[in-house]
Amino acid sequence: GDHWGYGKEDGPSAWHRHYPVAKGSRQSPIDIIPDEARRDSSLGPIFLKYDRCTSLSIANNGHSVVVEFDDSDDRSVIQGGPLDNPYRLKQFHFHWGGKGCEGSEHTVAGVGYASELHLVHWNAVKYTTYEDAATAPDGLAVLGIFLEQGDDHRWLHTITDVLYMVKFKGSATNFKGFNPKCLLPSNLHYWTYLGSLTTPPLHESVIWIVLKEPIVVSEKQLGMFRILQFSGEEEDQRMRMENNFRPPQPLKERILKKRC
Ligand SMILES: COc1ccc(N2C[C@H](O)c3cc(S(N)(=O)=O)sc3S2(=O)=O)cc1
Ligand SMILES: [Zn+2]
Repeated sequence: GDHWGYGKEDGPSAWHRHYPVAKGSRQSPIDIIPDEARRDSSLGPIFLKYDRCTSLSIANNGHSVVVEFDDSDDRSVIQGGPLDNPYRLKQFHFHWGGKGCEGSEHTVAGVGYASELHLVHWNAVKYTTYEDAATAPDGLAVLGIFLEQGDDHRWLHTITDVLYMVKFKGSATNFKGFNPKCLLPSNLHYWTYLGSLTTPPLHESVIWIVLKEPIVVSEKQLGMFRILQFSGEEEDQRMRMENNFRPPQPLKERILKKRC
């Protein structure tokens, strides 16, 4: 199994020991400073074509809860914006905090949100396999969506209602017919920059597209994520899955761009 986590001994500050790229030049997440983002006239709108029948399963991988998609063709893709061609949807997952604490990975002017949703896509035009794309500088495109605490989200219950079935690491269940379009905010204005995976192997292969407008979910719905465990059913140590986020990393020589 993986020898990394979010604890004191195996958490983000220790990842560089097994994954030296953790101290690389294009690591994610970052603190987004809106006033420093550069408007780029070459940046068009993003287009999301999410065909409902490509979702397959929902699983607990010991780090997050992940919904996997059938990425054998271009039914569900993101395109436009900073992307030169369509990128196929492979999975989405979440990062969140503890009760009442911040839990997003990207922050905005130093402020975090309660949680952050990542829709992971890969460049199937240039690369033949996901693994090849995941190690290429333009291989992945991750759409980041902030979750803000407030009223119940109308559709999130379709996910939170099944979390009890994937409570333990290594558990998975059917999750067909889910369209992630229902998790998008009304406005697709975004920031974009070149970054990395926010978990090991921390590959510097991600074109990040972070939406400015958060979606609103209730504390009750957020609390459902915390019934998940980092640990497997057989492990005696009950480790509640929470605070599974990496803190912001140095921007270094990168330019943050925006499409308002
Ligand atoms: C072989 O190389 C691999 C490349 C990637 C992965 N993945 C697992 C990672 O946890 C991970 C983290 C992502 S995040 N938080 O959106 O930046 S996306 C993602 S993943 O599903 O692509 C596994 C093997
Ligand atoms: Zn993520």
